[in-house]
Amino acid sequence: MKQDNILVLDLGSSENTTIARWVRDLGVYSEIHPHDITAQQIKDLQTVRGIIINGGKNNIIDGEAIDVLEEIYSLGLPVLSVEHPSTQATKSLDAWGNEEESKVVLKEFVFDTCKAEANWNMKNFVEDQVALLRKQIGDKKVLLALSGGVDSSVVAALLIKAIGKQLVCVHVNHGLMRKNESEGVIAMFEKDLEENLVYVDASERFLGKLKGVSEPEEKRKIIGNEFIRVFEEEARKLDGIDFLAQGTIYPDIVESGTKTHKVVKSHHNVGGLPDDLQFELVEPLFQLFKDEVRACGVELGLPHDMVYRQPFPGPGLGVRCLGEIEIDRLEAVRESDAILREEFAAAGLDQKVWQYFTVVPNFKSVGVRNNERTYEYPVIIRAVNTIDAMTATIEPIEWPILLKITDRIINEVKHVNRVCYDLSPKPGGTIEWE
Ligand SMILES: Nc1ncnc2c1ncn2[C@@H]1O[C@H](COP(=O)(O)OP(=O)(O)OP(=O)(O)O)[C@@H](O)[C@H]1O
Repeated sequence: MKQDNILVLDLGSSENTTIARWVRDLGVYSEIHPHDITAQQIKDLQTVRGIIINGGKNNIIDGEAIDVLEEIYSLGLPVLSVEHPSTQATKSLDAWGNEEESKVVLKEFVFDTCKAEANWNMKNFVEDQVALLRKQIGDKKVLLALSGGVDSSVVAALLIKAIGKQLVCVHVNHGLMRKNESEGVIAMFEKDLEENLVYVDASERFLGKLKGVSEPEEKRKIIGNEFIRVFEEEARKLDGIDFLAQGTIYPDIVESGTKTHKVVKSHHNVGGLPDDLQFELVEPLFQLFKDEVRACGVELGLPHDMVYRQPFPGPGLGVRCLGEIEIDRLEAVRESDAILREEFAAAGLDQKVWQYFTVVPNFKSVGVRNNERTYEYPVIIRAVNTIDAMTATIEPIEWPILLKITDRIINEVKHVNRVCYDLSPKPGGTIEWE
């Protein structure tokens, strides 16, 4: 194993991730683990050089105060306790100081007390994960739902490196993908996976289920449920799969509030798989933050465009074709989105704007083309910046760029005669329209 590791034990403090990131900023890998990690589990991690018990007032679960296990002090590892009544710690602090002071304390603890080495980098991370994955999986098979998004693609690339053809990937085309998206996923992974890449074209099935449905929440629910059904059917067709890999990253764990490794029954990511499909989980990115996942993707040789792509909602274009999904409007969303992305890339805006897409509403307006009256749909462009998706601001795009995009959409996209730009910040509007 290549990397030293400083553990942050989770006693409910909201600062855990900040502390772990500060340690990583020092060039030393740091993992956050549940408070009740056992001495044996810490030993199994092999490379732990020190432990930070990050206490505070939130160390309560269901009215009961929680604490770390006594046995972890017997490991002989240096322990830094903060806001925690520990008598056995190597060093105790009543509280973290300001950022600068805290970083000095961490630096001393990590390098002088723990004698850790600054050997955290993506090359070493990948090498360590490959070794761990081989140990966990042995000669068994792993199933991965591959959306083509950053998280599942990086997991796929990591598993291909670790176990090659013991990985089976299922990509579901629900008919609501962006232009050439499924083709791109297949092209990227078919060379390595060959027959182990299962492509399911479920477009008609999804669109059939969505027929006559116009309520946004209902649409989302149908797409989510149908996805699980399709994935489950494919999983049942495959023999001898013991593991289910997921692109869970650290923020997912914080959000869902679950503990880290466990045998899956239902899971927030692939979500709601039936109880009789019992898989053990493989979640190699579960300690990483989004920027680190991207760096990992680059290290694994995934293309830059793929690794730095904008977020795309699970229900895909389904929530951008407003109201009941109709084929001609869905095609108009897909084509206008492709033009928008092309022009944003040409103008360098793809590197700058967090999310940008088009929406086609379910009403028409009067227009004129070749001296004849038209009665067609508008396309609405949305381009927003955000840090945490909780609030968002509008990207002020230069007129010439907008005019070029407008011109192309009106001339190239069928059933469209008008282009609008959405100026609403969030709050006000949400980022997506549905
Ligand atoms: N069309 C699809 N085909 C196969 N698997 C999918 C598909 N859409 C979603 N998934 C699976 O469900 C997970 C959660 O989907 P979600 O849309 O929330 O993406 P995410 O968390 O941003 O991850 P990713 O970056 O991998 O898309 C994905 O990581 C992937 O494993």
